[in-house]
Amino acid sequence: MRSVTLTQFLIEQQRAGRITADLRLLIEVVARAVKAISVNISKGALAGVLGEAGTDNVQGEAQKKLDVIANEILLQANEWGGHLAAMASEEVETVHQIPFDYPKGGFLLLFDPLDGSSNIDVNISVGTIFSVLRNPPGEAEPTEGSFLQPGREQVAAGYAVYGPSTQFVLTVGKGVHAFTLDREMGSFIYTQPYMTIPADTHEFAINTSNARFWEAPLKRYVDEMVQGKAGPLGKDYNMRWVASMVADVHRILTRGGVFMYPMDEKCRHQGGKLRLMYEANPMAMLVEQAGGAATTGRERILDVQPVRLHQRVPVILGSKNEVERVSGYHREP
Ligand SMILES: O=P(O)(O)OC[C@H]1O[C@](O)(COP(=O)(O)O)[C@@H](O)[C@@H]1O
Ligand SMILES: [Mg+2]
Ligand SMILES: [Mg+2]
Repeated sequence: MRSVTLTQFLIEQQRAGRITADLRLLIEVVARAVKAISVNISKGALAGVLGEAGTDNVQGEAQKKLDVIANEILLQANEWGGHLAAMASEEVETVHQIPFDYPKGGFLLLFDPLDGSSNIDVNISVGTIFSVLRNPPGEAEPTEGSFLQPGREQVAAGYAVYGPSTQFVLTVGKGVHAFTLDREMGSFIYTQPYMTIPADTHEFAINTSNARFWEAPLKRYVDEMVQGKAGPLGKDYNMRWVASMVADVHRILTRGGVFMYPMDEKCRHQGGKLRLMYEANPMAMLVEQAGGAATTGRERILDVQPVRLHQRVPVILGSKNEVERVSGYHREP
């Protein structure tokens, strides 16, 4: 079988008029950065990259060494290409401007450089998530306001999952496509066209240690799933929780399921747990492109109007019929 590389795939997308040359370059540069991050992660203790960095990020969370390394790799790789107007990162407080002596382009790149940080030191899958927006016309030096666009405005989104193999999963608004890193060749090979999420599932992902903090609709839904065949849903469910959003969403894109980090009393003061711009929006675009659904419980994630770069939201996403059921429970008085 002829193997198609990510580069070939992108050239074909460009020929079909689905992406511009600039967007192709952007995605190639992100993929190149992902390879460098993958190399660092796979060396682990041999490269001295595990453990704490000894610093806190803008969210007040302790940074791991790999949070800092992955962030630096992505920033540096994307500064010089001429495709970006600016960047925003989960690990950086404000907008990262392109240095004045580099050419600038029309896109804004946002990323969670390393997702699932708590899993790094125990050798469990982690990831990188990214989202691409257009820089609003007339904004030569983008501000935080330039980034505050609802997720439905994304022109591309994707992630890399650093697991037993490294995979790069991408949407440019025409389905979801997965590529696997061939380490000998150093290229991403197209391994899964048009990933699709079945509408029904019997697998759910949630951190049940927060159960006592959940809102009533969530308690009801999880309770009904746990009752299995004997309960109102009439089937047995299985539970999986990796605690790396990338890995949990990758499983859902691969075989279906529902992933939830809902609103709860512990995270209410900050609006939720997961980040809208770096986690919820790109994953929601991928999930919808694969035929699934993504909601806060009360609103489609891609319709949320952001008010802050580091805004957090509740997230419920995956198999359509399950997500609709939970949304329905939220609508009931
Ligand atoms: O530890 P918890 O509460 O189960 O939270 C796990 C969630 O937190 C995250 O790790 C947050 O991401 P970061 O590692 O980028 O901060 C998600 O990937 C994951 O779904
Ligand atoms: Mg994350
Ligand atoms: Mg992170």
